[in-house]
Amino acid sequence: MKFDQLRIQILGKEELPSLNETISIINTEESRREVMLYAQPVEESTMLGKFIDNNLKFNAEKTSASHTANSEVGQMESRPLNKDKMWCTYYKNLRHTREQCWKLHGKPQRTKLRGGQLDMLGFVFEDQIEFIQDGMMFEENSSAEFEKSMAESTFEKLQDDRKTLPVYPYRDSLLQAVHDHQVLVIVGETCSGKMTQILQYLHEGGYTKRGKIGYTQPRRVAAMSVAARVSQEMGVKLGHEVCYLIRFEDCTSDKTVMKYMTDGMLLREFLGEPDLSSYRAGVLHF
Ligand SMILES: Nc1ncnc2c1ncn2[C@@H]1O[C@H](COP(=O)(O)OP(=O)(O)OP(=O)(O)O)[C@@H](O)[C@H]1O
Repeated sequence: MKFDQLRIQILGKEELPSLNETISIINTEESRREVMLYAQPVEESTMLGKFIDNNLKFNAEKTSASHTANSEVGQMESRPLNKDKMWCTYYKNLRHTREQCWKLHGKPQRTKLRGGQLDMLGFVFEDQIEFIQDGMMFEENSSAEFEKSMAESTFEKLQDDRKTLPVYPYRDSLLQAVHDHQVLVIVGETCSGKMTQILQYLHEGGYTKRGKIGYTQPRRVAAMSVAARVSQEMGVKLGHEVCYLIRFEDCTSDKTVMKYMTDGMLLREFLGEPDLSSYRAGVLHF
């Protein structure tokens, strides 16, 4: 009963009650309200909150990790330490159980559940919520996602850079010429992209499907560094598809299809394989 209604009830009496009687009427109404308040049904969502409060003893760090995860979950509220926990902003509504809550607002994305029982309040729940692990998982995922996006943007940038090299406009005519002729002489200014691009064009043109392609280079350091650069541009690990072969150092593997080597190492390749039958094409850099 609202206070106004109570006032009307008191004032509506034929004989106005005394002050003591009025106070006693008000007290009776107040205590009736209190009884009704405590008699309200306890919802599962509220109980779940109590369970979280009493059972999971968060320390400050873990709680903040949990809050980070929870803040991702739209309407789901963050959970202060010393208050009754709320499952969602509507938890006070009658029959707004956890299941209905999930149906209405969706399941919290970063909440992982596993089988378990709640003894504390005498209620049995199917699931137990691992807030702490969620927080940690969220951090791990976000750093992995960040690294992945960084790698992707670097790869895209390298691809754009490749297209700015002077050799790029000649890519198709170069592949056509390689197809049509046994031997080609290619002349290009320094840094035009001969060393880094030509093997990649051959690879993209399908020359590595049934064999290897090689590139010789007089200087050891240049062979190593260009192999590293090309593996970066292709987004592969050095030593897998792309490798270098210099004296005392061979990073080739079974996967290798593009070899950067010194002239001396090419001569050694002849010793093991006089017809170089495993090679489909080769470039000699002078
Ligand atoms: N190891 C590397 N790291 C970073 N960038 C590189 C590397 N090697 C080559 N580049 C860059 O790639 C581009 C093409 O170089 P590339 O060596 O393919 O040219 P080139 O025509 O073979 O030059 P040169 O005739 O002097 O050997 C250049 O802009 C160069 O700066």
